[in-house]
Amino acid sequence: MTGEAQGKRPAGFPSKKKTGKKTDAQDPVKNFEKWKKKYDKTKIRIKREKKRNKKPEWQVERENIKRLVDKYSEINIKDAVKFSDFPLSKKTLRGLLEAQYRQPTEIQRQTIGFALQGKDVLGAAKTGSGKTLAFLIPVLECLYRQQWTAEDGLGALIISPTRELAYQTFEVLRNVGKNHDFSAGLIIGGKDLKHESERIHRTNIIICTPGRLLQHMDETSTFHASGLHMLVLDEADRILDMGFADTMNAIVENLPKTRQTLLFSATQTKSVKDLARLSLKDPEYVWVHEKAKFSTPATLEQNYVVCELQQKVNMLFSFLKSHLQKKVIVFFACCKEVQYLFRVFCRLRPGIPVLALHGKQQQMKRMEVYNDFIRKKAAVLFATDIAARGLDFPAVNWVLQFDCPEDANTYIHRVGRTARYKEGGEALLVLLPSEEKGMIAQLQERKVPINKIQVNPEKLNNVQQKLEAFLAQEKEQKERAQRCFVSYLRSVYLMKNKDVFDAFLLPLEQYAASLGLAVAPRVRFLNKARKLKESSELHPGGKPGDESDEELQSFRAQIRGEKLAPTAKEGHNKAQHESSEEEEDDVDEEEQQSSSEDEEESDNSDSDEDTALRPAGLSLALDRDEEEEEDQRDMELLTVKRRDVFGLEDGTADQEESSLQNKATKKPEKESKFKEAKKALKRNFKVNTKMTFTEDGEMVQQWPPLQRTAVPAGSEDEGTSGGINVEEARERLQREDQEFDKQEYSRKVKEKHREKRLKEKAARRDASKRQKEEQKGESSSEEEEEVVAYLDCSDNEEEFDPSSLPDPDKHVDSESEDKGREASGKGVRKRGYSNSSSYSNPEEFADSRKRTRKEDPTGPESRPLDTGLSLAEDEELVLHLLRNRS
Ligand SMILES: Nc1ncnc2c1ncn2[C@@H]1O[C@H](COP(=O)(O)OP(=O)(O)OP(=O)(O)O)[C@@H](O)[C@H]1O
Repeated sequence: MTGEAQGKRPAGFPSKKKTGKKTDAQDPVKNFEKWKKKYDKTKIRIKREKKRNKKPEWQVERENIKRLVDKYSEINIKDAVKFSDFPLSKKTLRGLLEAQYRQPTEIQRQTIGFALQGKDVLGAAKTGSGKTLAFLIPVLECLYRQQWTAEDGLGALIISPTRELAYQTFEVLRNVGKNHDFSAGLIIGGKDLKHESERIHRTNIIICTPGRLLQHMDETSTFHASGLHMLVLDEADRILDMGFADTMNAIVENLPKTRQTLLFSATQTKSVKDLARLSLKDPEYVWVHEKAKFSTPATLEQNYVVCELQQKVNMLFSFLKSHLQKKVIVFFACCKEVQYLFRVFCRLRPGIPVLALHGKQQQMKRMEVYNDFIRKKAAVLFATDIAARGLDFPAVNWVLQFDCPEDANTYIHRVGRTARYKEGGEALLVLLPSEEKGMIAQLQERKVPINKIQVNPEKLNNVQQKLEAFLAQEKEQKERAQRCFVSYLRSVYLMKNKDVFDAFLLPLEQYAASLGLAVAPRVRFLNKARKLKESSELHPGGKPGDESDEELQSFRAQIRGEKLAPTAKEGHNKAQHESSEEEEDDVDEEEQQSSSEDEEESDNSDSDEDTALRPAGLSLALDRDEEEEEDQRDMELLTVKRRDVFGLEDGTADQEESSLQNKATKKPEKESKFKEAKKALKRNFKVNTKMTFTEDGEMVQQWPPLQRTAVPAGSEDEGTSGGINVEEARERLQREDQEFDKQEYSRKVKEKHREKRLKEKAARRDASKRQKEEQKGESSSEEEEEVVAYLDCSDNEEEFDPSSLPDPDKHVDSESEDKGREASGKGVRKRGYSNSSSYSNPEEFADSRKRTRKEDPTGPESRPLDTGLSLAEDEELVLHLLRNRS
């Protein structure tokens, strides 16, 4: 305590002894005020001095960081019960608390310490054990330590194998890191590349898929990764496997060697080769559940059933029927299977919402489905393996593997979509009898506890007839079923593990029937493969690498579509195709168009990875080509088993193939036209149809005009005779064409007459009106002009005499003179366009008619047939005819 505080008078106060007249100095009030002033001044001065001496925020921050870093060496994971037991920044701790994360999971506990100390880490733990935070926390702390700002650019890179997983990680980062000032970006395919390019150089944490990242590395000049501090590979084993090998190598080349690298997965790789590729420095292996009895969560109950291929659809339907209040994910082998069965199940109405997620969907659709499934309490998601890894769908009760997974790792990732973070879950694996032994052995080896259960045959609902009915109603559905059939066989055929997968053992006819198909599509690649296999068995002495073996390998590569990607980046594509068809779909195709008939999906999918490999301008064209080629491949595979229907073949499939090849080389022009037509068809123009009823109640299609059989069919019957007589069919077609042209000609003449009559009537009406107006003496010059203009048009109409149209009889005669020119004759007809509807005013119309006449000095015979339709209508007519013929 000071003297003043003990009661001493403040300086300036008069002493008691000095009495007499009170001066100003003696006035206690004044004195106090004086003192107060002085006191306040001193206070302010001290405050100012304190302020002047106060450290800047950055300095305080730096001291905090230093304090935290000093504690890194003292981290004791055994004592770390709460996140606050780790030397983490206040901002991170607050973020964790706000997101309701209080205690670290085992993998987080064991890895955060190493990662904070700057070590490279290989972390592996069961699915749903919290690996995401195990790398996000060190990422945040790393940049915080560096006091990273937007100007510093890229500081941490997190690579995920799928867009969905990247999106999910991004969301967790946004949640946990919201108190930090770093910028974070989600760089995945299917998003606006330009928008990304404009921001990427100011992004501190990038979460991406490999292809899209490489694309930015190649194309975005402002983007560089030279300042990168931390690289994270989520689902590292998947990213490092063959599918992404080339892309990853190219990415790693662009990264600084001094970075810290973290690898996480539920099924960890320890491959020295892989680690060398990433140039890891003395990595710490953290395998949390290495000594665990089982490699899947303890809360997960796992069973399998053995089911014949032809019973699988029935089984799935029956399963869903009995789990209407559950959230179920069903995994399939390929996109086309998901596409077909999703539609079919929607129509079957099992009583539970059905969703589909696969790589052929547009990115927006994928996101929508993902969020939709998260929101729903009960639903079934039909998915390919794009949903198998890392996705954290809450409260999934069941994972049903409709098709056998590629290997035990894929199995573990798939079932990991349920029983996440202390929750319970159930998994059911459906195996074919031929798959049981091999797959179960693999699972046992990987410490997966799985039991066999039986399907009660009495409880099975048979939906085959319903499927048949659907297919009978819709041609497109039938094509989807065929594609599903072929795709599934292809996926089985391409599986590496031949102990489990044998495409030759599959009951094709029965399987086709179970999909609702009356006839099994002929799978040519399987036939060819069988022959190759047989020939290699005939020469058992052959070693691997022998001619037949090589032939088989190259054939496999062909089926995978490797020949379709002979670009500079072929390695990547090649590798992609080596994985399942889904991944091929997921990562190799660019979304460009959506099916108008079903907006839920596009027949292509955007692929960041793929886009990454192409110059931007080229991507569209290449995508279309690829898509076409894939379709062509499918067309080749998809030959319905109706041999010799056209009486054109007489031998084996091989002969047929060679003849087709010959055709292909001889008539490239025709093929390209076919391609063009296919392209146009793909755009899915919808022709409006107009139906009318005759007096007899018969329904007649008015538009698009149907080319009905005007000529009665001969005695031969396509179905019963086993083939069409091509010559006769051609003649009949010609006769039909003649008839059609005649009808069209007379229709047009009638129409023109009618128009003429109407115009005359209108002119008469106008004339009488004019007369009346003249009588009134009030006609304006403007109105006169109008009349003149109208009459002009009328004159021109006179010029457009239907008789100027080619006489179909003559036209046909000339055609019949030269039967061989049938095709060109059709071409002439197709090229005829009407001008009548494409002009906005009559003068323009008249001029154009004049021009046409001047430009066309030839006679009516050689002039193209005017169908009287607009260009677009004409195009539709051609498409329609094409469609009818196909
Ligand atoms: N410390 C924690 N406390 C509470 N919940 C947590 C914690 N860490 C993670 N979780 C929750 O556990 C669930 C699974 O986490 P996460 O997705 O990171 O698992 P994972 O190991 O990456 O799974 P997968 O191998 O399938 O990718 C998430 O719902 C997450 O919110």
